Amino acid sequence: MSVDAGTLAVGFDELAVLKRLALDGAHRGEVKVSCRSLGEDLGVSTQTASRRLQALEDAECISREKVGDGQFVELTETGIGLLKREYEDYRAIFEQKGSLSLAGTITTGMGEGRHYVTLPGYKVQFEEKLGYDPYPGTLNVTLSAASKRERSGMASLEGVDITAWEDEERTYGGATCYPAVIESTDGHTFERAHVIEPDRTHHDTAELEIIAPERVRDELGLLDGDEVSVYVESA
Ligand SMILES: Cc1cc2nc3c(=O)[nH]c(=O)nc-3n(C[C@H](O)[C@H](O)[C@H](O)COP(=O)(O)O)c2cc1C
Ligand SMILES: Nc1ccn([C@@H]2O[C@H](COP(=O)(O)OP(=O)(O)O)[C@@H](O)[C@H]2O)c(=O)n1
Ligand SMILES: [Mg+2]
Repeated sequence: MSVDAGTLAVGFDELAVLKRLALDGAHRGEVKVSCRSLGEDLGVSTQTASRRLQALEDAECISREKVGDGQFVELTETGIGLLKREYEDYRAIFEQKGSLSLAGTITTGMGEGRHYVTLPGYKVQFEEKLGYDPYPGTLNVTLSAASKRERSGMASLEGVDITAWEDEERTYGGATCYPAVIESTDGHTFERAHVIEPDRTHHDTAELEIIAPERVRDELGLLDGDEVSVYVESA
């Protein structure tokens, strides 16, 4: 198995070297490394340690400068990015069971949210199942790369089912709502919101849509590009 780093593949053996280097501080700046002590730390031969460093350099995960009795090694942005991906996975596994913490930026969407949210077939269900009449629209949040991946964890939370319905002209798809709290970077929170995942949507998984009884932009003073955290829970 391997993970992509740039054009070359970095295997889990190399990832272990990357982690070892970062534990020595190589993600913050140059550290002096010898292949022999690296090999001893990892339980492999000096030659194997040397080969793995070469693979990491080829994949542009580290930069290094050889000196007489060893080398100075530093993690690159690509290398740090690979470790962060691992970190996010472990966070998803061990932290905050039953809730998700997502991060992203406020964006303007296609202006369709308003139309759908106010349709009578949905409006009635929101009032009955969520306990409020939503502000007409959806607050769109473009998720960071890590949060886009973590978003799939929402499927394991308990959601409120909004069922499909139809009028004389067409059918409308169902949706799932999850209770959510939105926090702006100045620490203010909006508590009474829901992430809404329509079964049919024109957005990809990087786009999160939120409904609430109030206009959240006004409540939290949010403009396009502002960062927010969205804490999603089970219903
Ligand atoms: C409650 C609700 C129901 C929706 N139902 C449908 C649907 O039946 N068919 C469809 O193509 N899109 C549906 N959508 C998704 C919209 O087409 C669109 O992807 C999205 O909501 C646009 O949001 P934006 O204007 O904020 O960018 C629905 C959206 C919401 C909020
Ligand atoms: N609870 C809500 C719902 C929408 N909104 C905003 O209200 C406007 C109308 O929502 P919309 O979904 O029709 O429009 P876009 O998200 O496509 O821009 C947008 O500016 C949303 O960001 C909000 O601030 N709070
Ligand atoms: Mg919207």
